[in-house]
Amino acid sequence: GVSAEAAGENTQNFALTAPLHTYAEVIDIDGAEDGSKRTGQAAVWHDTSGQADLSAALRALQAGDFRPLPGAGSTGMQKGSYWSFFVLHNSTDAPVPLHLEYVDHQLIRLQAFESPVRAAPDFAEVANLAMGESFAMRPVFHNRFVVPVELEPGASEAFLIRLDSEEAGFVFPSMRIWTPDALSQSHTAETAVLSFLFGGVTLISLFSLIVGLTTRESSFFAYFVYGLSKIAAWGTILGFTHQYLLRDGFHWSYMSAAGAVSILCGVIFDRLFLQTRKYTPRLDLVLILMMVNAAVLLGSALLQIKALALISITLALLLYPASTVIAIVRWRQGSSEAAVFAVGWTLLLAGLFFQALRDLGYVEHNLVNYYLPPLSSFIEMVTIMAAMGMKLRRLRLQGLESERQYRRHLEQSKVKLEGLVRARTEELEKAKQQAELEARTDPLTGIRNRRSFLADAGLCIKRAQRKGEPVSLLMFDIDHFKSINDNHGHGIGDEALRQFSVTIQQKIRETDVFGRLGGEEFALLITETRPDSLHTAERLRDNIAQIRLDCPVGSVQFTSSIGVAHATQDESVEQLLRQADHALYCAKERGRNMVVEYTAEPNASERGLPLSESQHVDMLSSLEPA
Ligand SMILES: Nc1nc2c(ncn2[C@@H]2O[C@H](COP(=O)(O)OP(=O)(O)OP(=O)(O)O)[C@@H](O)[C@H]2O)c(=O)[nH]1
Repeated sequence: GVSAEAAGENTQNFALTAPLHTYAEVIDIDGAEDGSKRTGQAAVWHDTSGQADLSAALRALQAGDFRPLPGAGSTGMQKGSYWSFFVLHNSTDAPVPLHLEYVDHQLIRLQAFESPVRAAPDFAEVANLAMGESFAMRPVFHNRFVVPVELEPGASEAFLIRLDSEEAGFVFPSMRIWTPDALSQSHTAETAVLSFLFGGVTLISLFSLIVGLTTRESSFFAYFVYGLSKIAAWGTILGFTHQYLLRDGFHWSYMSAAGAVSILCGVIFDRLFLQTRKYTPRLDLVLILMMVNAAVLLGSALLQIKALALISITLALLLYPASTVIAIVRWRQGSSEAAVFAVGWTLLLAGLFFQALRDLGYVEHNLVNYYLPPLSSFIEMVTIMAAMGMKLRRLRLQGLESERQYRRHLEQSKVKLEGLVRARTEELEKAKQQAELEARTDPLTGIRNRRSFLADAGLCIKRAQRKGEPVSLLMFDIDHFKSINDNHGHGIGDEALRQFSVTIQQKIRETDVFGRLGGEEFALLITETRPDSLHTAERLRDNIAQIRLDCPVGSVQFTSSIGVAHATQDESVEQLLRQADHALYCAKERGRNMVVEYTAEPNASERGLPLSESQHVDMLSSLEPA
């Protein structure tokens, strides 16, 4: 073919000084290759330019530049390409088809040249595989680069493998040796394991989405997205996206971009779940830095700046332990689910740590540490789901507790309010009673005022008239009261009014109606017969005359004139008052300190005329003081 011709051109003037097999250890092929045998690490050449072709590589081989790879299998992060040289010897007597599988998925290009072991080697290109090429171009359906070769019975074949990571990257210059069937079985098994892991993460993500939808708890939505981003990242990084989804035009930058999105989603989830902005604002800045770095990684991937992408992914890995530290701080603050989160995140870290050890050449690249990062990522997913459950439980308990507190608070407020209402009602009732009392009583003497007297006396008269009982109304007016005020002061005048009221009240029955009509004028309604009422009036007049008021100049006495009227028919209280007032006026006229009874002159009544002063005197009969 074309490549064989090109290779022939490169090697036609080339002859090695020593037999080919002396440049590398010879690997014996027995036809039962199951991937446990590996090639290539005994003779490795670093082409720092990355431009060397086959003849340059052969010159380097001749010059003794192919050396055993130091360390456990990684070249570390270096520019350029690596050339690996090895010899396979078929010790069986049958032709053996082999699949040589590059151990890692992250390689930009792999070229393989083969030559029989002889004095004048004639290397021909047997494979030229590139990450950016359509997956359909691959000779073997596998997520990693696989070179199919066939060894004739007893033949020794030399191989030069060029491993190119372009600008920079980790190269593991080693090929696993398989029979085609063994590789196919292994690939099926690997795919099954990864499907299980991805399926698990998918279920957890969906579950998280459903919980998020039912609880409206934002961290569950973030976890859903984080889970999906993990599937996308690992599917892309491990080559499955290229193998099954983006078969044409896959690019290395997709790996970095998918990783960046996953890191970004992870950090966003961390921040929401651990509530760092609220509880650890300073450590939150570290998470923000991680987010910015993930954004830079995404940007450098999209812009295909590989060097920046590598720096950024390294920084991302270095910052990863920060989440564990923050989770522990949150746990110390009392968030128990943060402890479980810390465990989950540490498991992820453990996987990434092993990956770093492998990439940096401290441990050999093998299938176990190859799958450790996605496996630890899966376990992290499960563990953090448990932490999410704890958080949900805590939120529920918090909800119940706050509801309980709210109820208690409500109950307390209710009791307080009831007490307040009761007290206020009592106050109002008292105030009302007080107001009623005040409306009914005369403030100076504490007895009925005019309005109240009229009301009560009216009722009393009606009751008596219904029962046919006698009713008399006595009207009092203190004599020369003005002069008491004038001579002894208003205070003594008031005291006289009080003493007057007290004296009358003490001498009458409870059922009698007594009130102050105004000024020094009082009225008393009693249910007594005419003679009895006149007698009572006289007794009261006498009692009043006995009152002694103490004042600075000695004791003061006063008297009262009394007008008496009797209900004969259905008189109203006003009519009786008017009649008693007439009698009182008469008592004043006649010289005061006496009781005068009103007697209606039949003619006057018949005439229906108001009583004149002269008539008035005529129809009154007086009682002399006792
Ligand atoms: N201290 C005091 N004096 C009052 C009160 N109410 C009315 N007075 C006074 O009572 C006096 C009533 O006087 P007058 O109506 O002239 O009659 P009087 O001096 O009692 O003379 P006669 O009724 O004719 O015996 C007035 O000077 C009023 O100012 C009161 O509540 N307290």
